[in-house]
Amino acid sequence: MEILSENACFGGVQGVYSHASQATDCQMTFGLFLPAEAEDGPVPVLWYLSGLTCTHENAMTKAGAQGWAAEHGIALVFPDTSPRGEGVADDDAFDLGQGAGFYVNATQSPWAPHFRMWDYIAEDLPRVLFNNFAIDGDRQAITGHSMGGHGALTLAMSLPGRFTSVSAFAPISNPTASDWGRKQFAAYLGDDENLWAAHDSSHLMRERGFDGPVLVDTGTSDQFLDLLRPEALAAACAERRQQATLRMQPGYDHSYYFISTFMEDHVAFHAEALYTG
Ligand SMILES: N[C@@H](CCC(=O)N[C@@H](CS)C(=O)NCC(=O)O)C(=O)O
Repeated sequence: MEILSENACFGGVQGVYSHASQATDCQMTFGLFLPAEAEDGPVPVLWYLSGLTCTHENAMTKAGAQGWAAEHGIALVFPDTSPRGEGVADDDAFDLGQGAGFYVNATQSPWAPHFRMWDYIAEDLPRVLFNNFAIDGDRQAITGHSMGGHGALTLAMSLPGRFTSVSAFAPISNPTASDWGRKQFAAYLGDDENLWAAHDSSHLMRERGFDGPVLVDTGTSDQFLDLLRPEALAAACAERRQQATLRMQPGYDHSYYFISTFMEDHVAFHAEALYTG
């Protein structure tokens, strides 16, 4: 693991690190905020999965999460959204290929060799974090934005017991019925739509739900609302009778102004679960 930068931040350290990933078979970069408490022992961690076009950097610099995380003594991890590099497949469209890994393990050409973001988030990066930093693997929570909200919800429901709580900002909630989903699942997973359901949070909510609290915020002025389909997740939560707070925030769009506005709520929501759950 290589240290790319470390900056003092709210009494802790905001670092950027690079490592050779087994899952994606390429060099991966991630951001990690460690609060001051990490000097004394392992701290809980909140994962933040980013959306389309993002690297590890967008949320790290624009979500305003570190101050709230410092207040609660929680670490934040900001992974990249796809494998990267010259030898890695890509597409001209912003919503496929590099910057658009969709948190799945691709099985199709030309994506299969590197696009294994599910394994990267579920197995590879946790190993790197727990081996190198004072992070408590028994106290993990997860959030994300848009494509990353989709990733957070699907990972949380598919790995029962891993995360105490899950939240999302404007998640892609029903990708099997959206152009943000169908295009990528066809490319990464192939044409058999039966294989796509495991990566649809509305479907997973209906089938198994989440054993813990769920918080989702979406803006009523989100320019991608028709692609996000928050109503599908709401219907699934109701059907499941899932413990959940699903909010439509009036006037907010899809941007980091929206995310940073509600970040305090999301960090406090996870802190409560991490410390009492
Ligand atoms: N570039 C796309 C939109 C991509 C987009 O909005 N990405 C969101 C996540 S889905 C984001 O976080 N962008 C980076 C940023 O705002 O820093 C378009 O114009 O249609």
